[in-house]
Amino acid sequence: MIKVGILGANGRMGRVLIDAVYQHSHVALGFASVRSGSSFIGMDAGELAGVAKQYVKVCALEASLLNNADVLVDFTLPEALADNLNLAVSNNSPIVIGTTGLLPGQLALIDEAAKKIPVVFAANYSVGVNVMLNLVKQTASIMGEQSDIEIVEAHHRFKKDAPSGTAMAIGEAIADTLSRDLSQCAVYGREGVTGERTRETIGFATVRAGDIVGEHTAIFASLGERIEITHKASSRLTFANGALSAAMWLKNQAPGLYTMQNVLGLK
Ligand SMILES: NC(=O)C1=CN([C@@H]2O[C@H](COP(=O)(O)OP(=O)(O)OC[C@H]3O[C@@H](n4cnc5c(N)ncnc54)[C@H](OP(=O)(O)O)[C@@H]3O)[C@@H](O)[C@H]2O)C=CC1
Ligand SMILES: O=C(O)C1=N[C@H](C(=O)O)C[C@H](O)C1
Repeated sequence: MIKVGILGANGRMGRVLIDAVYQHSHVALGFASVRSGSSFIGMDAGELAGVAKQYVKVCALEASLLNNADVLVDFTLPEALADNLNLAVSNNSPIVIGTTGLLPGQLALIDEAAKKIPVVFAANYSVGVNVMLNLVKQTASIMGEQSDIEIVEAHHRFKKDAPSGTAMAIGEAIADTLSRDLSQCAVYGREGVTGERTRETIGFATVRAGDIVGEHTAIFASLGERIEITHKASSRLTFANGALSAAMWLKNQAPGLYTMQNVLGLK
């Protein structure tokens, strides 16, 4: 049995993580934290998540809480990352990070922290998307040079970053396979008289609508045929359960930066 501490417990993912812990037989809730001053402080974590009472009170995040958990699970927003990492490093706590939309400087903070503590960082904790990452690499290696490559993603209206972290990870996986630099070949949306498409570009298109949990398609199209590789998440529990698997795996790792592909043994 391991104990996890959930950061951002009142968020969409935070609540589902509490639910996933409640349903899990090998993970228990060490703490559930929210930002200081939040109106959720003092509430029972289970009630916050809409499941049975957990007898763990929602707290403001502070150093003394961290001793209640073996591994931290952070699905907050980029602006919370630096403080969360500082706390994790100062307490020597392994941390699973799911936050997307991070800037290069914030990614560098993760690299620094991973020199001192074990960190899993992944844009998508579902098993299916991690299988998809391998499928797009295989497809790119066989038909990538002959294909026009486009990545289409769709998410709920509340999502703050675009393209999604997963779309960017798919783009990186394809670009790496084809020895392209994504920062040079990515095209983010098109408008007006764009001219004909050049083969080397990797296009990204974003849909934001309603309550779509998360959908990603990679298109490899040539003249005469195309392959579309699609993943659709229908419940956030798929991300939450993946994150808990990552937490169980991470507890026994040395300091370093790992991905969900490492957790699943896919690379
Ligand atoms: N890797 C993966 O598999 C997945 C990643 N995600 C990513 O996880 C993140 C969270 O998603 P979601 O739950 O939908 O987002 P929400 O907006 O619902 O939740 C964000 C949480 O972060 C907290 N937060 C935001 N800013 C701060 C801050 N400065 N200090 C402390 N806490 C803060 C919020 O608290 P408050 O309400 O008080 O502002 C809230 O609890 C996103 O980056 C999303 O892209 C989502 C799903 C799967
Ligand atoms: O914000 C979300 O909801 C999701 N974010 C992640 C991303 O940006 O890729 C993963 C998932 O698709 C849901």
